[in-house]
Order: sequence, then structure tokens, then C-alpha cells
Amino acid sequence: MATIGHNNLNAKLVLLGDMGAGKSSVVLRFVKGQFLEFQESTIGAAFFSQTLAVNDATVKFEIWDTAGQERYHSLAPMYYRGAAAAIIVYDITTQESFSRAKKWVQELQKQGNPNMVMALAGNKADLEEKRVVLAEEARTYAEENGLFFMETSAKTAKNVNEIFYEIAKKLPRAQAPQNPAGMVLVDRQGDAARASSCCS
Ligand SMILES: Nc1nc2c(ncn2[C@@H]2O[C@H](COP(=O)(O)OP(=O)(O)OP(=O)(O)O)[C@@H](O)[C@H]2O)c(=O)[nH]1
Repeated sequence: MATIGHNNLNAKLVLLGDMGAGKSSVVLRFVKGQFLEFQESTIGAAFFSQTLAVNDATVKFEIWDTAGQERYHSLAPMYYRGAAAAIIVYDITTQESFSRAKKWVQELQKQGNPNMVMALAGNKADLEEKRVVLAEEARTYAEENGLFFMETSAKTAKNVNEIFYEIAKKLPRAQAPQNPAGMVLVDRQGDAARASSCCS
């Protein structure tokens, strides 16, 4: 069976969730391996990119970290439109952030890309003593709604790389109908030019 040697994917990924749930912290941990106790609240959105090797492929994530404050809600469609993947983040220490996560899932189900790979991240898993959202409740919800679920901690790094890795593994299959030949051509130079002009 023929295999495609240079199987490079570019994947737009968006993080959504309540303010303070830890979206920026999860991205910062994944992209830079850092954690800040006093991470500033995001204004509008922030862009990052990071490449992962998965089996014989590389996936370059183009990551949009959206602002969780309600006043930025109307901007969100700009970031999730055309996204191949979404991580919906809640904070395991607040029920409100879990409710907010469910609302994001509903919105994506109605208005997002139907092939989108969706992950539910129960963040701040290091704060076990303050937990109010049970992992089982979130897992059941995720299964019923076609998401995969992991508890993460941007602070300790628990499951942060893993959640992106899982998404990367699910992407080619999820995108297969859009690329019937199973091949994605990446213009690396054009890519770099676009990234620098859009987000420097
Ligand atoms: N203990 C703990 N604190 C965390 C974790 N992730 C984030 N925080 C803290 O939670 C606060 C909010 O984190 P952010 O990453 O700014 O949250 P956000 O979802 O990006 O917030 P907005 O930009 O307002 O939408 C910061 O003070 C972080 O240090 C975690 O896994 N564990």
C-alpha cells in the first residue's frame, strides 16, 4: 500500500471557554512550556502556532486563543469559523464555567464546521480540593455530545501536550471527506508569509 511521505497538515484550532478557565495558560504551557500564576486576561484573541509530529505526519496548529469575557462573545465566530478543531475549556472548580462550556458546545454544534474535532478540557485539575465538577459528569456529557474529554492542568502540565496530540491524531480522519485524495499540500513559504503578516 502506498503511503504519503510528506503528510503535512495545517490545522486551525480555537480555544473557547469562560473567562479565567485557563485557555491562555493551556496554550502557553503547550507552546512555550511555561505557566504564569497571574496570567493576564486576553483581550480580543491571541494567535500562536506550534507543530507536532504524529506518526508519519506533522500537524502545524494555528491556534486562536479567544477572550472569555462576555463582551467579546460576538467575535468568537471569526475564530471558530473554518476551524478544524476546538478545545472547550472549563475550570473544574466552578460549575458556572462548566455551564459556559456546554453553551460553547451547543454554539459550535449549530454554527461550527461539522467535521470539527472537539475536545473538552476540565482544567485546573491540580486543584482537587476545590473540585466541584466531577470528572464522570463531564466525561458522560462529552460522550453524549461527540467530544473527547481530558482533565488538564496548565500548572503541572498534566495532559496538556496529550490533548493536542489526541486532536492531531484525530484530524486526518476527520478531514478526510474534504481531501478525498488523502493528501494535503502545504506551501510552507506562503504559510510563513501569511502568519507573519497576520499576527506579528
Ligand atoms: N491552579 C491552576 N491555576 C491555573 C491553571 N490554569 C490557569 N490558571 C490560573 O487561572 C487564571 C486564569 O488563567 P487564564 O489562562 O488567563 O484564563 P483564560 O481562560 O485565558 O481567561 P480569559 O483570557 O479571561 O478568557 C490565571 O491566574 C492562571 O494562572 C491551572 O491548571 N491550575
